[in-house]
Formats: sequence, C-alpha cells, structure tokens
Amino acid sequence: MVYADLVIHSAQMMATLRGFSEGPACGTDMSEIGIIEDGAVAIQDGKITAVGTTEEVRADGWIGPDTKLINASGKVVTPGFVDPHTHVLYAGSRENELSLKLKGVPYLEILKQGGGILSTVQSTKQASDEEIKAQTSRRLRTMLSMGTTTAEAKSGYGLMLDEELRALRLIHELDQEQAVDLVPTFMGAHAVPPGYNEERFTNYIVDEMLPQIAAEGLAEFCDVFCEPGVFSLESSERILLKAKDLNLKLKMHADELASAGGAELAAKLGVISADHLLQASDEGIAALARKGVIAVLLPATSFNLAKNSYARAREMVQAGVPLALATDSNPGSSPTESMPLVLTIACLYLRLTPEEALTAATINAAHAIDRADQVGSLEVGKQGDVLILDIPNLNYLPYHFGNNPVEMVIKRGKVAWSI
Ligand SMILES: N=CN[C@@H](CCC(=O)O)C(=O)O
Ligand SMILES: [Zn+2]
Repeated sequence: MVYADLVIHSAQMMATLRGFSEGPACGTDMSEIGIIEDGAVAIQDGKITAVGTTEEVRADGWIGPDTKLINASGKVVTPGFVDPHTHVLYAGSRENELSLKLKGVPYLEILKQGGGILSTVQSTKQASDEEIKAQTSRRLRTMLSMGTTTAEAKSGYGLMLDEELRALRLIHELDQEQAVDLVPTFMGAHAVPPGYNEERFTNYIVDEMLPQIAAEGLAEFCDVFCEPGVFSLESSERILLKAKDLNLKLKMHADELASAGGAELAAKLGVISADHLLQASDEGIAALARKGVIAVLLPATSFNLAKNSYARAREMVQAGVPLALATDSNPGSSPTESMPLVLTIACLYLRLTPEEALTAATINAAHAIDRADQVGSLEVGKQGDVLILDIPNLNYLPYHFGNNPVEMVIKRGKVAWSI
C-alpha cells in the first residue's frame, strides 16, 4: 500500500472548488465552491491523492506510519491562490508618484511626461540581474506568505529586445529558485519608449521582437496595453495576431481607462483573458460572454487609482462572463502582493460574494493562465497546493481586512510558509 506523505485533516470547512477543471465557472456556478465539512486532503509525491471527509480519507488507508498529519480543526482549507496578472519583475519603486496622484495628475499624463511605466523601465535597466532578482524575490516571498502558490509574471519594463529577453530569462530563473510557480508573459507592448512613435514601435515588436521572443521559447503568453494613447485597437490587433501566428497564447489589457472597444477586440481575437475592463461597453461584455473570454478583474488597481471607478462585475456575472481576480502587482497602479486584500475589495466594491471571489481567485484564475489541469482546485491528480486559513468561516476572509489570514501554505505537498 502506498501511503500519503501528508494529510491535512479535520478542517472546519474545506472549499475544494471541484468540478470546473474543464472550463471556468460562470454565472451561478461561481458560487459552487465544493464545500466539505470536517474535510481532509491527502498528498503524495506532490500530488493530491484523496479528498473527502476526514473519515473517508482515513478509511481509504492513506495514513501510514510516516505520513505527516496536520490538524486543521477550526480552520478553513482552500486551494492555493492563483494570481493571473502581475508585473512583479522590476527594480525600484514609484512612491514619488503619490503626490502627483493626490494633486489629480492622471495616470497616463504621468506616463506621457516620461514617468510611470517609463520610469520603472529606467530603474530596471540600470539594475543588475542580481538586484532585480533580489527585489522580485522579496515580493514573491510576500505573495507566498499571503497564499499565492502560482502567479503569472509579465515582462514589459524592458521594452527593447535585449531587456525584454533579460526579463523573461530572470522570470524563468526565479521560477526555479523559489516556491511560487511563475507563468511567463511577454509584454513588450507595455509603453512606447522615447525615440519611437506608436507605429514604429509596433513594427519593431511585430518584425523584430516577437519572432525572437518566440524562438527563445521564454514566453507562454503575449499581452498588450490596449488603451487610447498607448496601443490602439489596430496596433494591438497586429501584435496579437503575430503572436498567435508564433503560437503564443493571448491576453489583453483592455478598456482600463477609456471605453474604446478593447473588450470587443478581445472577443474577436478569442484571447484567453481580457484584463481590467473598467470601461467595457455592454456590447463588449456580451461579446466576452459569447466567446468565453475570462475577465481578469484587478480591483486593487481601481482602489489605488482612487477614482471610485470599478469594473461592472455583477453585470459580467449576470451576462455569463467567467471572472478571475488578480493583484496586478506593479510599482505604479497596484503596489501590492496581497490576494486577501484583492478578495476584500472584490467583495466590497465589485459586489462579489465570498464564494464568487474565491472561485475567481483559484480555479477561474488557473484557467486564465491555462493551468487549470494542474492547480486551482483540490482534486485528485492536481498539485498539492493548499492553504490553511486561520479563519472560522469563508465570510471572515473578506471581512477582516488588512491583515494576513494565511496560517500555512503547502506547495506540492511541502510546507512552504507558515506563521
Ligand atoms: N496598465 C498598464 N500596466 C500596469 C501598470 C504598470 C505600471 O504602472 O507600472 C497595469 O496593469 O495596471
Ligand atoms: Zn497589468
């Protein structure tokens, strides 16, 4: 008999998120989080081998003489959070922009003046590989401590080919060197660098960068900041069609600051996810639903931009758009690593229920980065990525905000972080 290496048992409430590995949950299914009371999960060789009540897992014979037992009585157990939209790799910080923001200078105006994304491009370029990795590792450690076990990581603070390749290489190295699994996205189309206009830079991305990025095999997704004043619908479409030709999977920053047909383009191109979407039109939302495009909502960004403007999440759920949640972790519009904070803002301002928010932060987030076959739910065969939350019930998760509810993080069956 093969025994489990680890069994977590007696959970007050275990949310398995089972049943949605083939396709993301949408509509009323986003509330179906597969609760087991007195729950247990067994893990062997990094993979889940059994999920059920403590009694069932015990009766199935998974507990042997060397099995490590963790008692989760009184606690909530969930899959590790998946953060499907981050710009976590960079050097430097932008706290100087706070006073500009408080004076009302718009985000894109700061960028136009050479600040914003372009200032992080400068600070990242000036930093050594070791400095970038050290600063990013600290953020990844914070993410892990707050329950994130898998995260997407975009390039985009390089902009020129060599710097973008360096960013993607560093993401790969960090993926190997620390516990959070990273999914790499090429986002050369993050801003237009000085010395270029949009058209020339789009030509450079399409003709020179993308073929080389694809040839090196360092990126799985391609993303574009599709926004009037940054990359137009036409430029975004050219870049994403080229990326698709080169077998990259597609994502889009769409309709964040202005309603400009980003959601409609995302649906037309059949991207895996369209992200931000604060200003998505009714037609855009309907088109996302028709095409099954996942809306990755970033409410911590809305909170931090401080304009009292949030994505129309309830209308999206109603229309049948599958929702995911992410931090957007970056030095400008969302300097946070905290998925628990995102869940709180999502409940209070996107008006999601705690169940919908949990679905959006786990299994639907896994779909948004094409990892739902491996993570995002507690089901047999998936990676043993499990959180023990020191809370008595699920409502408590968004309710008690500004602190860390995570007591222990299990990554591939091993304790990766604990209080
Ligand atoms: N909107 C574009 N990109 C990031 C912000 C990056 C930055 O400000 O450094 C975002 O998703 O919010
Ligand atoms: Zn972003």
